[in-house]
Amino acid sequence: MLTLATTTPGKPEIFASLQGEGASVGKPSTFVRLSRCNLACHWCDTAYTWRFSGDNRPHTDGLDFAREANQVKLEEAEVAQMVAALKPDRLVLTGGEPLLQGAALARMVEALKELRPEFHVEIETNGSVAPHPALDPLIDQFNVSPKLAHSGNPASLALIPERLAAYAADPRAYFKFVIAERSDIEEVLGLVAAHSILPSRVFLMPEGRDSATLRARARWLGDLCADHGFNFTDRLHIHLWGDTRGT
Ligand SMILES: C[S@@+](CC[C@H](N)C(=O)[O-])C[C@H]1O[C@@H](n2cnc3c(N)ncnc32)[C@H](O)[C@@H]1O
Ligand SMILES: Nc1nc2[nH]cc(C(=O)O)c2c(=O)[nH]1
Ligand code: SF4
Ligand SMILES: [Mg+2]
Repeated sequence: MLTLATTTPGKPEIFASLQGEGASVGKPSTFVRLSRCNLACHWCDTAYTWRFSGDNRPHTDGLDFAREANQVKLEEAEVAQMVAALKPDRLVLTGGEPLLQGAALARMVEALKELRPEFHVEIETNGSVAPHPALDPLIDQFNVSPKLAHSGNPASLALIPERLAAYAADPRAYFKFVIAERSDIEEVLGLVAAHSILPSRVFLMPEGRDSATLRARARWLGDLCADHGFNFTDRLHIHLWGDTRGT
């Protein structure tokens, strides 16, 4: 069974959209959003996947989501059929932290490839969880977003050296750092140097859940990317559809 996030109670968050971030931006993709996360970024734009009533992890917006209304359990084969029925031939696994359910995801992707062997499979991960051995070979692209200090997570939980080094050595992996202040670049430069991450595999992305915030940060973040030889990524879906579940 997979535990998925929901767009509305009982409706799994499985949707066709455009990849809004990173190396595949603009490509038609089907998203499967899983529930639960091992971290607690205070600016997380999908807190409904992990911040349930009674969850005592730190947050500032006072929102508490009912677990029942925001999660639904489905068989892997059923999820695979729902993905195969949509138009795109690219899958983006996300969440929450999807690698928390690696074994079940492997079963789902295997079922999907039986139905549509042509699928390209990406996974959005916070970089702190090891891919399950059954899932790893089924992933074509890792979009790894390690959480910097401004996320509010302790580095001991968010930045696991052997995981970052493994992704740095994996040609399928891209890094995508969320940037809130100009000074965050120092932390990125430290991680890039410490783990021999290639600048060409690094994307910097503005923190923001609305166009105005993203545009304001993009103005100076673009300069930082050019200065340091990093890629810039915007958040296309936010500009197109706002901060809306299922887009
Ligand atoms: C919701 S997370 C799910 C996957 C995984 N937990 C992770 O963090 O990579 C998907 C992507 O959205 C980014 N994200 C979440 N909230 C954001 C915000 N307020 N501003 C910019 N990026 C955000 C994360 O950094 C990550 O790259
Ligand atoms: N359109 C769209 N693109 C995305 N890329 C990464 C996303 C995520 O939440 O992991 C995401 C998302 O939520 N929507
Ligand atoms: S790791 Fe990803 S899903 Fe988890 S709190 Fe941070 S942004 Fe949200
Ligand atoms: Mg998102």
